[in-house]
Amino acid sequence: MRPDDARHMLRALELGRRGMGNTWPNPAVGCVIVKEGTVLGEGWTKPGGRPHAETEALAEAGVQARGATAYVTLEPCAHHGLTPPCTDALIAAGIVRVVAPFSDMDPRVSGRGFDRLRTAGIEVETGLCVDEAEDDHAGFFCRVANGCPLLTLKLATSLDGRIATASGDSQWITGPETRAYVHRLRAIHDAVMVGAGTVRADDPLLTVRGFDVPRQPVRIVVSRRLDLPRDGNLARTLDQAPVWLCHGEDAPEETLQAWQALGAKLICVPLHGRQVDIAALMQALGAEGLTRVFCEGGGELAASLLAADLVERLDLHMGGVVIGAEGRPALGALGLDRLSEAPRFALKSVRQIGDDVVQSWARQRRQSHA
Ligand SMILES: NC(=O)C1=CN([C@@H]2O[C@H](COP(=O)(O)OP(=O)(O)OC[C@H]3O[C@@H](n4cnc5c(N)ncnc54)[C@H](OP(=O)(O)O)[C@@H]3O)[C@@H](O)[C@H]2O)C=CC1
Ligand SMILES: Nc1c(N[C@@H]2O[C@H](COP(=O)(O)O)[C@@H](O)[C@H]2O)[nH]c(=O)[nH]c1=O
Ligand SMILES: [Zn+2]
Repeated sequence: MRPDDARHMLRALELGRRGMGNTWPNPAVGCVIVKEGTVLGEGWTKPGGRPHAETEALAEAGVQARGATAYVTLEPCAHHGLTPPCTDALIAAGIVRVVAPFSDMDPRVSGRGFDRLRTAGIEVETGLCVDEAEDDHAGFFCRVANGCPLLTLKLATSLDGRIATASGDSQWITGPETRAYVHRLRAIHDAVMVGAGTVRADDPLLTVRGFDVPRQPVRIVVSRRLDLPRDGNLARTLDQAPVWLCHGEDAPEETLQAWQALGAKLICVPLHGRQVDIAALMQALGAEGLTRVFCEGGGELAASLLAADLVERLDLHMGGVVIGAEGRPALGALGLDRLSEAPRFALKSVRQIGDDVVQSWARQRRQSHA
């Protein structure tokens, strides 16, 4: 490694994050082209996953790229997808050194990109900023390795762990600053998902508002028989952002046709007991290409996801209000018997936003509590 390598890779990671939430089914990659300490080109994956970061950065660098180093946040692609391989573009541009954190998990690329570069006489260095890059690519890697998107569950709770009053009133538990932050979180996810109970109670919009985004996240609703208002906010705004309805095999044909006519996408999922099978649903979302899903409740859907061990990240936004035992608990039943079976999370960050406390937790997969 060279003295400035970490700085340039951190910049490439920063650029890559610009694509987060809008490059699916592809990863959000960043690239910086540097020669003799001068940055010649910068690029990141564009909405829809193309063009790739490397070709964007090379285009900006132009002929100056000959003899330069390329910092890329993921192994450059070696396959002919809808665009020619980035390895070929790097070779043709005369790049002499490629620095990347690690190889791609995509079997079409894994190791082949680096091999191709080395065969062309390019120096390849890996191992830089591995933790940061793993975090950024976690959604893409989850889809490639497990077939389903990475799921972040966010809940806005009272100080006593309730998400609504007994009558279902929940607007608002957290303050305006935290809710504005939620729109930032929506924007870096491919999709926002809620249960049917939330749609029936809140009539939510689930769009990103307050700033421009290259594309709105998909809005997903889970409902066995699509017993949802067809004159509510979701149906009314189908021209602004897609709506995907995940329903059971027994949803009435007339209801399916009505939603289809409105422009919603229908995803039929097998049943598990009386509900939509949540693991099958996540696999179906992975098959559609989603890499990062942001679930905003409610408590019943949240419990299903946790019980099926599908929650990788948990965001708790706590407002300074108490609701009491008659309020709705943050989660429905998990069916746990012993504490040793309970999903555990490790605290990643805690901070104050406005008058609220925002905690981010990550699923702990190794049991460390004896
Ligand atoms: N403070 C907060 O952060 C939030 C608060 N809320 C509040 O929570 C309440 C709604 O929560 P809740 O009633 O728990 O509803 P949910 O939003 O969790 O939706 C549950 C419904 O989803 C459908 N469903 C289908 N398959 C599944 C499955 N596998 N697992 C779970 N649900 C499935 C069912 O409806 P169907 O019969 O149609 O299949 C079920 O009744 C409202 O009062 C709302 O205001 C909601 C979101 C966030
Ligand atoms: N009550 C509550 C939240 N509720 C979530 O936000 C949804 C409404 O989104 P929208 O219609 O787009 O504004 C609602 O249906 C539920 O999923 N979120 C929060 O950050 N804080 C809160 O106090
Ligand atoms: Zn590429």
